[in-house]
Amino acid sequence: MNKNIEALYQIAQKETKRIIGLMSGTSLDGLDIALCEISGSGVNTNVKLAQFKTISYSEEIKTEIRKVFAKKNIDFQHLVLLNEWIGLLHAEMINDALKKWNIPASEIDLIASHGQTVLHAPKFLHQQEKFPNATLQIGDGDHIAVKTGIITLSDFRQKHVAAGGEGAPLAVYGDYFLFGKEGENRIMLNIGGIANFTYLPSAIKTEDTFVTDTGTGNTLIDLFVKKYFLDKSYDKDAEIAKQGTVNQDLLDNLKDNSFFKKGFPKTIGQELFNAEYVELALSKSNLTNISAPDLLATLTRFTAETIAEAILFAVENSSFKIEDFKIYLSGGGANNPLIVKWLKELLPCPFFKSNDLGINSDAKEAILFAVLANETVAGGDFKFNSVKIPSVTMGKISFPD
Ligand SMILES: Nc1ncnc2c1ncn2[C@@H]1O[C@H](COP(=O)(O)OP(=O)(O)OP(=O)(O)O)[C@@H](O)[C@H]1O
Ligand SMILES: CC(=O)N[C@H]1[C@@H]2OC[C@@H](O2)[C@@H](O)[C@@H]1O[C@H](C)C(=O)O
Repeated sequence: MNKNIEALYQIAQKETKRIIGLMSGTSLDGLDIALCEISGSGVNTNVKLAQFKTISYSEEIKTEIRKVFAKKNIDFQHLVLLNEWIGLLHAEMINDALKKWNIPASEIDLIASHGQTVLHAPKFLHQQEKFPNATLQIGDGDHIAVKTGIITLSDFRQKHVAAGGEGAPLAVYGDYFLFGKEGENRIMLNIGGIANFTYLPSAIKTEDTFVTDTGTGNTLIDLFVKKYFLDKSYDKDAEIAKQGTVNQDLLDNLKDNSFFKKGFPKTIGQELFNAEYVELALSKSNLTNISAPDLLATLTRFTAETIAEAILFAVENSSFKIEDFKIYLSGGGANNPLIVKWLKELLPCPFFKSNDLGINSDAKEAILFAVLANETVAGGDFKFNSVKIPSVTMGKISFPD
């Protein structure tokens, strides 16, 4: 037997596995590295976050990724070079983190790498009948395995697409396993570059559970902060937006897109929510000279309203009322006080952070990929009784030699 298969077989039988989950999100802010100790699988999964670190991307890395990110026309060679380079960079970042934590690579069982999304193209966006839903994450797993010496699972989204999904959001797998609770109606709301939520009604029957993107999270806010303020990359504590006034006409035009009328589950990315999207809404509103604070207030309101409307739509189509739910926030947008204030006004129910359930909200997405790798290697028995959630294990396996 190949010794790597033997090693994997041994890992699969360990009661507790040490799995490093990696996530580099669509905000392009850096790589989240979550060292998890995982036991059990499916609804019996237990996760302890042993270490967590975000390694910020340098301006150089951001610039290289932006050359291809969410763009239809790119330099093809650059994409190929990036695939290898990001794999190598992520491996170096893991090696550095392990050194800082004083943990030898031999003590890590698996790496679960999301990679960098460069294009997300569900059918709704590409609209070419003969082609399926499509999504591409780069940062090759073989490079990570070879450079770290650790068995690596990567490219998780393709199996979801192969099984009929859009490749995202995958959050429901972790949310259901870790946070599904009999007797409590929960909504796990993640506000990253794109916002999404997992709907976990109290009966936690899998046929009632689903996950969906709602639209832009921080993407458009970040984009226009960078455009107007060269020294800022985001609207810290909504300081700029708080000084502005929401422009109702612009808000209406921003919300005028068929994505918002589409049923659940649905996914989206910066391929739609980008500078041109906002420019078009500005021109429809005949706004040539809107102030930065007014624009940011309106974009912030756009995020809050589209999240709230999606959640209310989900709840209204059930036997529950919004007051029956608890919302658990995660993602960088959970730190934006204006988004949170408006969400609380629009959704009259108690709000918490995923930290209140024992999971560091910044680490939640990286933990998700560790949980998915655990399922592939040591679980896979649990079946969701819903066409909205493909019951498949995900991730391709790379050996170090
Ligand atoms: N104090 C704060 N005030 C306002 N916004 C904040 C604050 N802290 C973080 N953010 C926002 O959160 C963003 C980062 O979010 P996050 O790390 O969840 O994104 P991501 O993981 O790349 O996204 P995705 O889940 O879409 O892949 C920042 O760019 C910023 O817009
Ligand atoms: C294609 C892609 O990378 N999608 C991300 C992105 O970031 C947030 C939202 O859009 C979500 O759909 C997804 O990530 C999380 C981890 C998910 O799959 O649940």
